[in-house]
Amino acid sequence: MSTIAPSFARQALRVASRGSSASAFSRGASRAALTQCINSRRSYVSETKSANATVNLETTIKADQKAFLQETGKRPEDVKMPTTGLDADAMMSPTAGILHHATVMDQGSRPIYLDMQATTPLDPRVLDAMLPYMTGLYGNPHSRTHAYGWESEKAVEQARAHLAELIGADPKEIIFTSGATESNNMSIKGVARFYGRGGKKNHIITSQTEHKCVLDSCRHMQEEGFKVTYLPVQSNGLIDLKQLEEAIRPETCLVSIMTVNNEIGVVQPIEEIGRLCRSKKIFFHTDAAQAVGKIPIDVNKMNVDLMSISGHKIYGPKGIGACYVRRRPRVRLDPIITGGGQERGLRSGTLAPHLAVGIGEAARICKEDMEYDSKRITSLSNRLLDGLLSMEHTTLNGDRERHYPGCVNVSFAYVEGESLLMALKDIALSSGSACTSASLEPSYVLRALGSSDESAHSSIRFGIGRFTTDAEIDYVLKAVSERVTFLRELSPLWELVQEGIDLNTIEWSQH
Ligand SMILES: Cc1ncc(COP(=O)(O)O)c(C=O)c1O
Ligand code: FES
Repeated sequence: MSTIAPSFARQALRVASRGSSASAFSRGASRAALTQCINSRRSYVSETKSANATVNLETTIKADQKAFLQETGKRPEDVKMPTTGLDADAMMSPTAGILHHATVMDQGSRPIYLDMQATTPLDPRVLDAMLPYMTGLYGNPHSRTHAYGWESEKAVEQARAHLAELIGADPKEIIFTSGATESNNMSIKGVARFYGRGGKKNHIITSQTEHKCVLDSCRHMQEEGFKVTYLPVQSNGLIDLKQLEEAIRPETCLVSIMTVNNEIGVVQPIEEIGRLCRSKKIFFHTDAAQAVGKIPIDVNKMNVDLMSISGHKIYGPKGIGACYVRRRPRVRLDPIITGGGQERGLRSGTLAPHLAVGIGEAARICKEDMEYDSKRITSLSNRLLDGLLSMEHTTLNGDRERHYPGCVNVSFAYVEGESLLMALKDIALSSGSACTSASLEPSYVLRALGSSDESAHSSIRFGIGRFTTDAEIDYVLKAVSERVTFLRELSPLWELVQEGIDLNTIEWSQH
């Protein structure tokens, strides 16, 4: 019979290190909230209560509750806590049904998940909010003639308000889309086509380290006759504001610079860019897929006119995102998808209420938990980074200060990144963006920072998130250090370095 770690709720969400040595779980704010989620499923659980269970959940929750309050300094009345006497085995049984749908507990042992930039796990609280809209509340939110429509519409509007609140916008300025890719396409092509008519405002400025969907949207506009400036970045990954100012022309209609880079986590000076664009009366779009919900964002303070948001990067569902489109001063767009005129005519098509509710709830939780999550992620990140950098010949890619801590990109000299990924099969990692992870090309982002091919090839991105634990970081540090050492020992280059030979002085024979 199994007993259960105190942080059962976090464990319930675990998609990672089952069966590995990283199976102790740290305490965290999310756990308390997750227990709420579990509480809400109590009636479901009671049907599946296991006869064998020994651990009383009440005791477990109380211990968790106490630790949570101590850690956060919150008062008990500020936090809703479950008070059930359900047993733990019933809670955790993968087959009995409890939390079955919120977890992958029956999938066997899986790698530790440290690829949070590619996607994040769905927060069980989000799933709870979504479920009714996939079952009984199935109305079309655009149906105006009956209650089915109204109830869906109400939920969609509440979700819109949550998103707006997270970024300091008005709900009317939030347009639901299928994800950040669509929001980026919609913003860049939409503004360019609307204002570029007649060829007067036919210039766009972006940067070389943008996500592929921004770069590709710009390329597309080049084919339609637009001119595009792809600003270089400095070796720390940040754009140079002076260069941006110099790149502005009378024909410039749009500047598109991302907030947080998905490969190296650097945070661009959005407020300064916004101020500059506003002073020149140029629209400013930012791809904030990796920033919203993780760092404080205020579209008004930052003078952002358009912003792309993605659901699955903030512990919400995949297949939904949003685009913030400023109303004052008004930004006009040529819509990409036309039809029924939904979403202020900017994005036709029936909304998916369950997805909208999902991204809305995810946004609400992000706002509520941001301070706590950010503290935890920063401390995990510092520990990881200090540990990695204490190994010889490792370097951080990107700026350490202007940096979102949940994204740690490190180069391990004399180790081939792909080999290291293979050697670290028990950890889900990536050497860069998910959409290019199949190619063995060195990252264009790292190349833009001036990294050599070798250095770019030897880099790994560690993505830390809301549910990452201390034990996982310990495990990862140990595993990385062991396997980097192992791979270096196989490398003839490493042998030369150990002998004190400067590799730059070697003349390699050409083939
Ligand atoms: C910076 C950035 N922009 C855009 C996207 C695309 O987002 P979505 O998957 O929602 O289309 C991603 C996701 O990989 C991203 O990291
Ligand atoms: S779509 Fe996410 S990294 Fe490319």
